[in-house]
Amino acid sequence: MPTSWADSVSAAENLAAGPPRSSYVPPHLRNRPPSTDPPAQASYAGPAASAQDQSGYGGPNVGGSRWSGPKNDFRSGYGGGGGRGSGGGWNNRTGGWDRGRDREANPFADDDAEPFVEPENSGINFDAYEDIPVETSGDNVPPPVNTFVEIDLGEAVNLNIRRCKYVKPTPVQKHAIPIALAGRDLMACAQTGSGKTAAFCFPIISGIMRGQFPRPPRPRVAFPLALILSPTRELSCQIHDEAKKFAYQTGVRVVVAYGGAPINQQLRELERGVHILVATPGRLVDLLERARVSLQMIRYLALDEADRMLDMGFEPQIRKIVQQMDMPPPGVRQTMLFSATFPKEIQRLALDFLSSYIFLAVGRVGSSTDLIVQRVEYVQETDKRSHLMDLLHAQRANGSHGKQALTLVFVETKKGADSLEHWLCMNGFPATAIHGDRTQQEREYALRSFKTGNTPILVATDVAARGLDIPHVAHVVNFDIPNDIDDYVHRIGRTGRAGKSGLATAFFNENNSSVARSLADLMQEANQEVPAWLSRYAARSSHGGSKNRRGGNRFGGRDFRKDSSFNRGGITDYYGVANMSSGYGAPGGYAAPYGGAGVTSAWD
Ligand SMILES: Nc1ncnc2c1ncn2[C@@H]1O[C@H](COP(=O)(O)OP(=O)(O)OP(=O)(O)O)[C@@H](O)[C@H]1O
Repeated sequence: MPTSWADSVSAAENLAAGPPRSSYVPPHLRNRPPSTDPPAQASYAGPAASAQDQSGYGGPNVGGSRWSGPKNDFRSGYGGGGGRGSGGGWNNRTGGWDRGRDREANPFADDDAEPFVEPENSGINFDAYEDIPVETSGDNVPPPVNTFVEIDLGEAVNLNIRRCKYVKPTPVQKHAIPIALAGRDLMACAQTGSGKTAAFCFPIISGIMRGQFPRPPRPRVAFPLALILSPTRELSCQIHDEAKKFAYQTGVRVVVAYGGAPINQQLRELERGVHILVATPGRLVDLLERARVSLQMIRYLALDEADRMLDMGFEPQIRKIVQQMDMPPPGVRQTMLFSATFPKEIQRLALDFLSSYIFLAVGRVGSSTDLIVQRVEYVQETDKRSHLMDLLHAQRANGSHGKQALTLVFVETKKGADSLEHWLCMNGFPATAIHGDRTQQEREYALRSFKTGNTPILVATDVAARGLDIPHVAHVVNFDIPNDIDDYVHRIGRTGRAGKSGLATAFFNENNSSVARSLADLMQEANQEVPAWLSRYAARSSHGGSKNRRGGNRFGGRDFRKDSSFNRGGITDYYGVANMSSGYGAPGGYAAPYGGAGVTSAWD
């Protein structure tokens, strides 16, 4: 475990040809050798529609993908190959979709050009994840896998996994992918930087490749099959970039729509056809109101940073999108919620969006292998700048800037971000800033400049707290500590990602007493050194901590269905199994995973 800034820094340092152009070929066939097989049936051939199914696409099918055709049947697909004439794919009046596919840019092309990219992702410290505690609850939980080979994602996706240089699945992927492939709804709580994006993207892409779906009913309207919602523009862009890699040459088309960018270009992209739409809620509502997107054919709904998406800021928009437009209801569509934190109130709200779901919690890494070293320093408000300057000078002295280590500094307000950025620049520290009052162009420029190391200090508000995967962020400074401990968890999670180590420093003073207890608890759970003065603050604070407390467990959330209050509340949803597994060599909790009594949770 790194114990100093210098250690942290050094630890942190630590086919492409498209198909021939021809008549319409269904997406999943387009990268395959020509076949003499007859074209598939043109219509949806999944399970019979249930009474609940208002959309006519078939009902839920627990234990298997809800809309898929026969496993490995690459001859079936969106409305079938050839059977729909040779005009091209969805929303495609002139075969433009095929044209688009011919032009599909290689999303891996830039990878080697990136200054910081390490030779391969297998170099990450996966051993750190081996003894991580995992808990699942819900009915008939499908067992986890240990390798990507065990998961039948299809040849094209497997190839992309290799292109991404992913050697083995991360713990959340080991559990979540089989659950999602079985067609189950899922609420997954796994620590920051642990590969949740792939955990929901792989099953969606694979499901779309294998499924048979009706032809979109109207031209000029986009009918995505999957919707991935995320709270910020930058995160949506990042998910889009990742999903394009995972879907490369599968024929599955991924489009992104987010605010602050010209809508016309996004409309043009949508018109060319879309299977997976990645969007921020605001822009999506706009597109829905303009009737340029219909959610009628949605089969997969994924909410990344789901707790943020369902909190007070976003909830009305999410309800509008999911419940008040034309999206198929829970049980017809498959819904997956992912985050590193899941407060109970949010889990309760999420019930409205889910059907017979599985709760998956992947805990924080154990003490000996903890990836993020957390420090809290007592700094008066007026001393914060000079203290930050000392830290940055020390980094320089350690040669970290020479090594391009990046520092992310979180502040509470947009004004504060502007002012600190200015001050840092005036004092010779190359800094940039990102917050909600900057134009999208400025935001993107700042992020790029930070990522490339041109300005190795980024001052940010919470707009950068969630989801952003920036390699080589070696140090996160909480210049202002957030009021909500979950925000602290997401912020420090910008470092120590994918098995790498990182350092997080927080400046604490009287103004932060309300989070003293939750902060001390969190640090203790992560086996971090809690300063005596912080423990005293924690003991003194009678209320603030309790609001934020997680109940002293090793996870970012626990299934609220286990609470006695859940049943007292008259909610009749049944959750029957609790499986506990620590480590993957001997998944004892999965010995009788289907309907068995399971293994009692460490929490019970
Ligand atoms: N199986 C894998 N092998 C190697 N690297 C992986 C694997 N899965 C994901 N990664 C890498 O790990 C990093 C973190 O992944 P991702 O951004 O999905 O994390 P996350 O869990 O969504 O984090 P956050 O909670 O902060 O949103 C990414 O760079 C991703 O490419």
